[in-house]
Amino acid sequence: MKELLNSKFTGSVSVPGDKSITHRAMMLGALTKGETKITAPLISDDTLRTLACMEALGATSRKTENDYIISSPGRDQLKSPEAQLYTGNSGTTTRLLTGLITGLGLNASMNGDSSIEKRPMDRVAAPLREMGADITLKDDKYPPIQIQSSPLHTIEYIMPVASAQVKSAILFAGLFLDGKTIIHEESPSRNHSELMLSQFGADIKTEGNSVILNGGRELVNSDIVVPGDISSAAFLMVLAAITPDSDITLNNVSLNDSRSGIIDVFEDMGVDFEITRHNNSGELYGDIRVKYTENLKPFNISGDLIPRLIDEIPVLTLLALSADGESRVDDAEELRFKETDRIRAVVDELNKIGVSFDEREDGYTVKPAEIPDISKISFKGYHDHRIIMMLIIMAISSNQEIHIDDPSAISISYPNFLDDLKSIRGDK
Ligand SMILES: O=C(O)C1=C[C@@H](OP(=O)(O)O)[C@@H](O)[C@H](O)C1
Ligand SMILES: C=C(OP(=O)(O)O)C(=O)O
Repeated sequence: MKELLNSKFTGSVSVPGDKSITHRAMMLGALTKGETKITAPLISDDTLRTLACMEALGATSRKTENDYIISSPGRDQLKSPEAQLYTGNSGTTTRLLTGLITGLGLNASMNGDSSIEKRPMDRVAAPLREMGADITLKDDKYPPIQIQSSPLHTIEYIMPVASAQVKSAILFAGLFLDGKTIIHEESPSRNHSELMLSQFGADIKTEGNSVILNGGRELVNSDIVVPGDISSAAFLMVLAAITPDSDITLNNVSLNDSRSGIIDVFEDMGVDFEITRHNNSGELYGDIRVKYTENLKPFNISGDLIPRLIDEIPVLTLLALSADGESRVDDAEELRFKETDRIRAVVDELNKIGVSFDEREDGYTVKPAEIPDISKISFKGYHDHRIIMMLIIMAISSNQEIHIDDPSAISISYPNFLDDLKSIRGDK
């Protein structure tokens, strides 16, 4: 990390492919007879877990220079896996596959790492059981998950939490059922499943905060081009905004409105940035240029904005340290159910550098702070990629090395993180 110190950050980077879109492309590609070409997917620990699970069901994959090709014998030929499926650290893999396997009428057992074993799965089991699924959980809440094939029917479901993983699991289970699966959300969550299902020929539409899937249609392959992941770009965007003399451009980043809440926050705080949108149908994307900005205003993040930037909240907290007043996060209790309790982790780690938080169940108020000498502090990463990368950005922006107990989890979503940082470093 030494080589990243005493730097400003300039130039352009193509951040890795969107994790949510890559998971879904691998799953729908495996479900649809023939070949699906996925261009510029994210290849990381989490998405490789999805790929391995789809192969265990009977799909195959091969890699070309830029693409992954998924081949499927068709959904009728997919089979119940012989061994337990291993979903690693990936909540998306675990929850979406629970819906998909239920919809396929297969039997499977599924488990992940020690973090997955603590993440609530009753939120997917409840609607799927309403559809007729036979699902068993540990303590009726956690993995391992056992799914036994059983007859299903469509449901109309009011989502108790804003979760694209739960919404997608229900949609995947309803895909081959005759009739309408209807889901109502209070705050819309990311809509990648809806967009991709539509691209694969499903009869699906969104009306206000409701999604209506008319099931039973055969899916047809469609090639997928994966834009850059705005959740990964967020780390570099924040770094550029708080590091003097920086000016970076992130190419071809997803600007899907259900994911781009960070742009709204940058605008409200007065960050110097500009966006060049590219014309396309389906998933929106464009280039994001961010420059170092003085005199940032504090942020207030709550309500419908939360699902649009849920994974970016840890790194946005760094931006709050540079603001000229107290910033607030409300309505973000979901952060407590991620790879680790991200409210706890942010508060505990930034408390170590003297940041003052007023912590609540669903968020916090945070005061601006200078980052002190951190050379004698030991930080914890909680095996959570978003916490680890936030801590690294905190260190680099203050020109210091950092001791994190175990930074290896970066490979869950952004294996080239340090190399991308090196590619935009410039001498002061
Ligand atoms: O559907 C997805 O791809 C995701 C949905 C979000 O989780 P929830 O569905 O739990 O909100 C997000 O935090 C996660 O990183 C990816
Ligand atoms: C919460 C995340 O992922 P998942 O739920 O798939 O583990 C994340 O990537 O921040």
